Amino acid sequence: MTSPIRFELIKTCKQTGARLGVLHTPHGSFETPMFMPVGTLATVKTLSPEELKEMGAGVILSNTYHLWLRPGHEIIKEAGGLHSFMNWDRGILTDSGGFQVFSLSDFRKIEEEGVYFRNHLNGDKLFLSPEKAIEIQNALGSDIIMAFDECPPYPATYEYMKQSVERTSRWAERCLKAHKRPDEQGLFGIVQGGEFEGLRRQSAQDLVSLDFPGYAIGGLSVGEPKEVMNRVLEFTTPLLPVNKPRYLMGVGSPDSLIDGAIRGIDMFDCVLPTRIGRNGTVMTSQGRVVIKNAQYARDFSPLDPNCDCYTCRNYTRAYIRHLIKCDETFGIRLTSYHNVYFLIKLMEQVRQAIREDRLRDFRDEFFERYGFNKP
Ligand SMILES: Nc1cc(N)c2c(=O)[nH][nH]c(=O)c2c1
Ligand SMILES: [Zn+2]
Repeated sequence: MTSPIRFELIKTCKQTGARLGVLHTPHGSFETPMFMPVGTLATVKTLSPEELKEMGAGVILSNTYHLWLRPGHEIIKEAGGLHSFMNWDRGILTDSGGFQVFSLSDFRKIEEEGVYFRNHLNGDKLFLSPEKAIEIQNALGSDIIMAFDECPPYPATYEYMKQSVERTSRWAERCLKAHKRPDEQGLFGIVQGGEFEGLRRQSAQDLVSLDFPGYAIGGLSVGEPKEVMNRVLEFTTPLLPVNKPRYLMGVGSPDSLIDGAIRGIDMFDCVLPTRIGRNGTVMTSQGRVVIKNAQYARDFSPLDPNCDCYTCRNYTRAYIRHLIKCDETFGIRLTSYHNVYFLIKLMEQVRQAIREDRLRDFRDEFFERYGFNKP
């Protein structure tokens, strides 16, 4: 079967092994490594599709669980699919809903057939299975859909992780069988296994044998130390096919994006830029700035003197601090715009460093300026 998703490997950085590529989708082709802004409920909070396009966003992410609950996947299908519903004509990736079940619902019962849990909005009993997760994503019409998996808590015992990985592999097979639109939507498998190299190997082998058009690495960015994430990536990405895209789920911060790219990751998503933007924290080339701090009350410089985004070209820290302190919506629009722009532009710089075979040098320079420790 021809996949609607194709990964083109352009070059590998001689200094680090990071990959420069192009992700070809039914809604356009986009360079990798890429950052995908998260639009949980069919909107990247406070930003318009036009603003996302002008900053260079290619693929955005929406959450299957949340859209299933509100407004319901049938309504979105009637609207002609998620692209039409939210007026976004570039790439869309939807996750499977499994992660939200584990992160939002305090009651849940995992069975072989699926997961029983409660609606986090009204407490109603719900059931999600591999088949249901694929049915919803088929209705949403996203370009990339994710297999239904279990993302175990961190830390988890080896015994628990082993039985979870084996079930996630069986669920992946069921997802492939349930997928009704394989020539329009690329289904990615999700590698699990926690911090256990043997289980990551088992999970990767199971999924690669099923020949997915792309692979996600799950079970990270769930509270583990950065060193654990980096170590898991070091022994997991080499298990995946070089000609398929690799997607690190739920990541992340500037340092994790750079370190993930160095370890062979092509795609990232995270709520971080809009989430911290809503409480007035911004990422800048000199590190994080908490704009509410009194020190910015008379600071008439831009959020980031090295940023050329709409926010930084037109507004000052003092003005944005005023808006945030007064709960003016325009304030979080400006911080969210800058933060998403910052991560999208960071990935542009990462791609350029790969072209010039100097991503390690770029990492060291960026970490120095941003204030990250360098080991
Ligand atoms: N950090 C993570 C974010 C996520 N959205 C997911 C997911 O959707 N599935 N599985 C995962 O392991 C996972 C991890
Ligand atoms: Zn800016």
